[in-house]
Amino acid sequence: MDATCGVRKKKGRELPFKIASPNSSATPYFFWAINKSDARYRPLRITFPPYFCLRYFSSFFFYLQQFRKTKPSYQTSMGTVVDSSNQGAGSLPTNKKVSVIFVLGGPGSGKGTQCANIVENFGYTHLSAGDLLRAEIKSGSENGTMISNMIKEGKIVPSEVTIKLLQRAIQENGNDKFLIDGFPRNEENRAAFESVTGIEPEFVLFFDCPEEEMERRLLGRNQGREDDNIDTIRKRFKVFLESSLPVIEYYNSKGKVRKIDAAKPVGEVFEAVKAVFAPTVEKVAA
Ligand SMILES: Nc1ncnc2c1ncn2[C@@H]1O[C@H](COP(=O)(O)OP(=O)(O)OP(=O)(O)O)[C@@H](O)[C@H]1O
Ligand SMILES: Nc1ccn([C@H]2C[C@H](O)[C@@H](COP(=O)(O)O)O2)c(=O)n1
Repeated sequence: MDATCGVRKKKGRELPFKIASPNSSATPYFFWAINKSDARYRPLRITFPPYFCLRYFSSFFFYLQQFRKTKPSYQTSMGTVVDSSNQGAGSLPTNKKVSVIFVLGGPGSGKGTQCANIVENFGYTHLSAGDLLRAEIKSGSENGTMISNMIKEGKIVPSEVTIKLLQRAIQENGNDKFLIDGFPRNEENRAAFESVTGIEPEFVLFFDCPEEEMERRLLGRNQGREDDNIDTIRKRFKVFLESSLPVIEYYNSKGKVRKIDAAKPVGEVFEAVKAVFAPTVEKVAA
């Protein structure tokens, strides 16, 4: 049997509430546990009047609307960078138009090596997500330990952290052409970056390389990276297959992937890369 228990005061209004007895089935609206110390009433249920339903639903839709307002209103290949520290209702983009190429491929496929060649020959700025995260650890930031642990485990750092670093690097750089290396690493990275910045890549440069070759290269890299040990390397391969390849497949279905055979020697790989970039240079010159 339900009993009316009293009157709840909210913003000067008096609202009656009921607590249902433990075996009552007459509780049509919300459930709210109060007085948890009393075992007879676990779970205790308050019958909320429809007023509360309306109130909470309208608040929910209000917040939904505010969230939608923070998204850029267009998505083109030349994106606008939104200032992430300025997110929220009424925030304004910095209006920097940039051209972005995502550089993807397994660990050790040669992304960084080829990005250095592209920078030298085609005037892009190279932003490596991994390098930005490692610099963040070194800077002694509050996220440093979390990032360091995730990298040692071969895991992917939450998008929010990586995107902030990428945005800052883009905004602080005078160039408007960027190679973003090692990002997006999973579907969450991809969707969050697109939603926060409004940037879609011109295309995705994908370095395709067999695992045995990548493993050999990583074990011989000798740059003192904590994740270049066989245990972490295997974990990184697994994450690449399970989380990163689907992102490449997504862009492939949009006709945006330029696949390079990365198993060849450095010079030969770069010849293939040049063939991809040559038409973009001709387009600019024309
Ligand atoms: N085509 C190649 N043939 C042989 N060795 C290569 C080739 N490309 C790169 N390497 C070497 O392999 C190692 C890994 O290359 P690189 O750092 O460019 O890979 P990456 O894809 O950026 O790796 P990660 O994702 O782990 O940062 C380096 O020691 C590099 O000198
Ligand atoms: N989008 C990214 C890129 C990198 N990381 C972390 C996890 C990687 O194993 C590590 C090293 O990256 P690399 O230098 O190999 O590109 O950095 C990430 O979490 N998210």
